[in-house]
Amino acid sequence: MEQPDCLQVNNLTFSVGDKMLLNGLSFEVVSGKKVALLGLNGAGKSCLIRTLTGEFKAEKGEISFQSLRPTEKAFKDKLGYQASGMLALPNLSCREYLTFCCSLKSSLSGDNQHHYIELVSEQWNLTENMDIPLTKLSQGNLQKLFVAQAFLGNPEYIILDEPSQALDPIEQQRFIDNLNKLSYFRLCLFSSHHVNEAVRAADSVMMLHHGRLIAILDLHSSDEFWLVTKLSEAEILELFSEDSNISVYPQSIKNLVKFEQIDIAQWQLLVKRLSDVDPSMVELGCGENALMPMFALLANEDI
Ligand SMILES: Nc1ncnc2c1ncn2[C@@H]1O[C@H](COP(=O)(O)OP(=O)(O)OP(=O)(O)O)[C@@H](O)[C@H]1O
Repeated sequence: MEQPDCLQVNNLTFSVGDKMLLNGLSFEVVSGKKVALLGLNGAGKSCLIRTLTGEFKAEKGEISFQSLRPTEKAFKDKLGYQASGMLALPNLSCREYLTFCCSLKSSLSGDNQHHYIELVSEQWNLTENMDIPLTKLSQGNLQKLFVAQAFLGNPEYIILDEPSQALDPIEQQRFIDNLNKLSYFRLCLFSSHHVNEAVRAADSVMMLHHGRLIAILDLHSSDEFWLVTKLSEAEILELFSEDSNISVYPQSIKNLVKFEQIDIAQWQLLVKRLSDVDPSMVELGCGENALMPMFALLANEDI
């Protein structure tokens, strides 16, 4: 039987003591897609990432990539992972560090090691640093090295925890460009605190809040905000009938509620009206300008 070419997560739950850090997360990401994981400080982004890579073991739920489980060796061979707060091994140069990283993967042995190391050092602008000891690197250059090692051997499943942390604007742009150059068969999930970076580098955004996945947003280039529901046209018209600022464009398959230049007040109205609606009936999509109001709402606990 053909393997599904995607990351599948079903009802993922993770607690430490009596504190639930991830609460019943379910989603699917198809290979070739890039997903930015956003949320306020402490939302659970790193916990989710560490669970998706197999570093944390979920107490409930399932994770699979191409039908492989995180505990399987074949899963780890497909994974390129940059953790947050990675430790620099003090006695190594960049080249030695990348060689060490290659040695951790059975698929990166012998002759191709050199090829892959040269490739990532060029891709991530590290060539001048290759013989410098890690302890003498600046924070940003060290970060580039940690991101670069995740790309060794062209893994099919890439997970990056705040990859652009400490990068200067040129290197941040390089990160965005490199992500956009990823080939169609790779899946990349990265966390970020930069809305503009997420919008430019990702195909969609996952929004976490208090360990819950509150929205999956497909990104597109305009600044409009839209919402697709499985509600009937009559239900939608009833929900939004009182507000003349909100245009409702019912479509044949799904119903599209479209806002031009949404502001916080409209967002609040939307959230309020949808509060009684089953979230699985609703998909949200937006451009960059719609994400900031969403953060503002989350910070004020209005959602
Ligand atoms: N090992 C742990 N033991 C107990 N609680 C933890 C542990 N790791 C994280 N937490 C808690 O889990 C919650 C989510 O933390 P996490 O680091 O995943 O957030 P985040 O979204 O990555 O935040 P930030 O944007 O600040 O990096 C926080 O309340 C944090 O205090």
